[in-house]
Amino acid sequence: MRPADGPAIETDGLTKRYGETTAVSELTMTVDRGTVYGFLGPNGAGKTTTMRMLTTLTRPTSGTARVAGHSITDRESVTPHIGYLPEEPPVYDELTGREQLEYAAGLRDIPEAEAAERIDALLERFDLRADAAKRIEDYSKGMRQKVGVIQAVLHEPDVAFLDEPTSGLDPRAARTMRETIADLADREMTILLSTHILPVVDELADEIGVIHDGRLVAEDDPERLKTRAETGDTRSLEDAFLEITRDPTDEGRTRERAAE
Ligand SMILES: Nc1ncnc2c1ncn2[C@@H]1O[C@H](COP(=O)(O)OP(=O)(O)OP(=O)(O)O)[C@@H](O)[C@H]1O
Repeated sequence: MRPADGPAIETDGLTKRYGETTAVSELTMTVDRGTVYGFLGPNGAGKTTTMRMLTTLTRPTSGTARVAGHSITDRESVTPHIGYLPEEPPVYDELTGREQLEYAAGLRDIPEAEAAERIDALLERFDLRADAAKRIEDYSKGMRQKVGVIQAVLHEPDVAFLDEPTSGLDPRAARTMRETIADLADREMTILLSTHILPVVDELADEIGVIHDGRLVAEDDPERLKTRAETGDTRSLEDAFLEITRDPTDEGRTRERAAE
């Protein structure tokens, strides 16, 4: 069954604790279908933990979430609809790039001829075709990253979770990645995009959520997030991010800098 027309991602009070640490606290958010949602936050804010819960890899301590219309407690129903690029792409060193992608296509039950066509097109797009017969152990970080993202979207999932997709990529490959993400969104794929490279989010995201200490502290479209509530002036996304995620103890330092 094609999931009903609800949001692509919907969470309600999603919480994950590891002992004393609350990695994600009462996260309630909605991501509309076919949109790119920029998921921002400082190191340790809870982004990866959220993605791991939404991709059914980690169970929440409390709260609920639905992805592509299915509860994340129903792993078998959710997984066919999602793709995940974790921080470290899950690839086998002993396989060639093409074998890795064929293996991923097999796990996803993509018919062979269709898989070959999609793999060729994506290898070509990411300028990886000439290296497709080399073993992944001989790949650079960027080449591994390319294989990781191709296998995350090969089965054309409804929702793709991409953790730092431009990590390790040279400027040309990073541009290809951005164009690919924009294309996928045009084809109604929903993308939860986590990255520290703010211009990428600025360019691609329809909506941005900022998570800090496990809590969603801001959520808006990029233009509104950049507009100062007090003055109506526009600031950069970086300025907005730093202000939103500033610890109160930093306040004195920030004021000192402003006075310089
Ligand atoms: N398996 C785990 N066991 C214990 N604590 C964990 C575990 N995974 C994450 N944490 C803690 O949960 C918090 C959130 O971590 P998480 O990896 O989700 O952050 P992040 O926003 O993805 O950070 P980064 O930008 O650095 O990747 C951190 O305090 C982290 O130490």
